[in-house]
Amino acid sequence: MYKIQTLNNISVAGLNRLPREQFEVASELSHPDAILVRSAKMHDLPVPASLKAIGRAGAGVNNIPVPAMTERGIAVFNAPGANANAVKELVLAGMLLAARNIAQGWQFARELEGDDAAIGKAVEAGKKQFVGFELPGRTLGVIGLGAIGVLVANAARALGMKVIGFDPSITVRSAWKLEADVERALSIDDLVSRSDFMSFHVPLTDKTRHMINAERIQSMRDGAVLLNFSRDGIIDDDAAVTALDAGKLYAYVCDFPSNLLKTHPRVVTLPHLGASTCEAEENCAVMVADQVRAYLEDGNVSNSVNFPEIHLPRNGGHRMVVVNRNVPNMLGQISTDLAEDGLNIIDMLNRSRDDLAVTLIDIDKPCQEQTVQRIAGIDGVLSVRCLPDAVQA
Ligand SMILES: NC(=O)c1ccc[n+]([C@@H]2O[C@H](COP(=O)([O-])OP(=O)(O)OC[C@H]3O[C@@H](n4cnc5c(N)ncnc54)[C@H](O)[C@@H]3O)[C@@H](O)[C@H]2O)c1
Ligand SMILES: O=C(O)[C@H](O)COP(=O)(O)O
Repeated sequence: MYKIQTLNNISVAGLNRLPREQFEVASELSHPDAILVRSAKMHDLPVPASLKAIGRAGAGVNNIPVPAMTERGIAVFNAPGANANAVKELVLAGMLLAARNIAQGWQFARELEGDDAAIGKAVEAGKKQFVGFELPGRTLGVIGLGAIGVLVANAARALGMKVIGFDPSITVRSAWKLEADVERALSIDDLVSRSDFMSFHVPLTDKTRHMINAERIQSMRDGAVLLNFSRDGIIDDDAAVTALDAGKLYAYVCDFPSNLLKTHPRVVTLPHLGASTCEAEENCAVMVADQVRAYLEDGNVSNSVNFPEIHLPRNGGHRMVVVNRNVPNMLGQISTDLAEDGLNIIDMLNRSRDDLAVTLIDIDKPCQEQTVQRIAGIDGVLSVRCLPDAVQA
């Protein structure tokens, strides 16, 4: 029986991928084999010795101490693309909220008083404060052309906008999906100087934190609009508010409220709603539940942010999963230990990613605890486990 701890609400569609006969799933349990999480911050949580995998039912993994997990041989999975459409739809809504002053107009309407005749009069007198502008012909700059950025760029093209994008590490897959007339910016500075709207779709890292600061805002077009559905910290909010107050920026729409932002008249904040649709929550939960299950049961890895992709079908034999540093002679030492314990390798696959390697080894006899301990004692081995035998169809 595997134990799965949930740190946030995970869609039941995902939890249903973990049959109760094989998986105990609860928000509070001891010695979990895996944790399923959304945005709960894990940096200060103790890491149980039993933990083998973390499944982030979403895209961003900045709430998880990934390098520390890698050091302990713990796989971290996410759900790339599974909530991208949900975010794209909210970005489109955000552009319209800003361009048409919808939040401000709605607030005005809610505060109207008097009988309906008085309200009608106040509406006609007051509406001129909320005159907006239309999207076709305006330029959207998209920073980060991954799962979400590509959808945002293509949707904006379909609305008649000119779109320029910047992503120095764009994948071939994303490039194929991008509309051909999305223009490539040479740099962030090039993009910000030519955009009316800017939407950010990058992970929060040391390199992306405050990628929009006071200096970059000064080089933007007058009346530009910022959209941050990426992460708190990508934009220097103090600089954005100063520029809004000075009339340099027109509006700021973002998914990360704070005391500074939440009541500012030119800011619309939403309570981190980017991925909060039933469809996205289901997609993310199903994807990570399947990935975590495949890793626990077979050692196979899909969509990990720190482990290499590795897939070895179960063709009989007793499987060991070894996570080790990517240094010379690891396989030699592992196979020597197996041979000394009288175990013969039937099949083996080794894959590496950066400084880490995963080795799946199918052996002819059930593995004993003493063998696990010997292999775990090899310098450079981060984790070892023997899997229960696969259920034969
Ligand atoms: N508001 C929400 O609810 C919500 C929902 C989903 C994702 N997100 C955030 O959006 C981010 C992006 O999600 P995604 O699914 O598109 O991820 P993704 O990994 O598919 O795409 C991220 C892209 O950013 C690019 N990138 C990285 N650093 C860059 C830089 N300095 N300049 C330009 N491009 C850079 C990468 O090359 C990649 O193509 C996530 O990391 C997460 O923080 C927020
Ligand atoms: O990175 C993500 O996928 C989003 O920020 C969604 O976060 P959530 O799962 O907490 O809604």
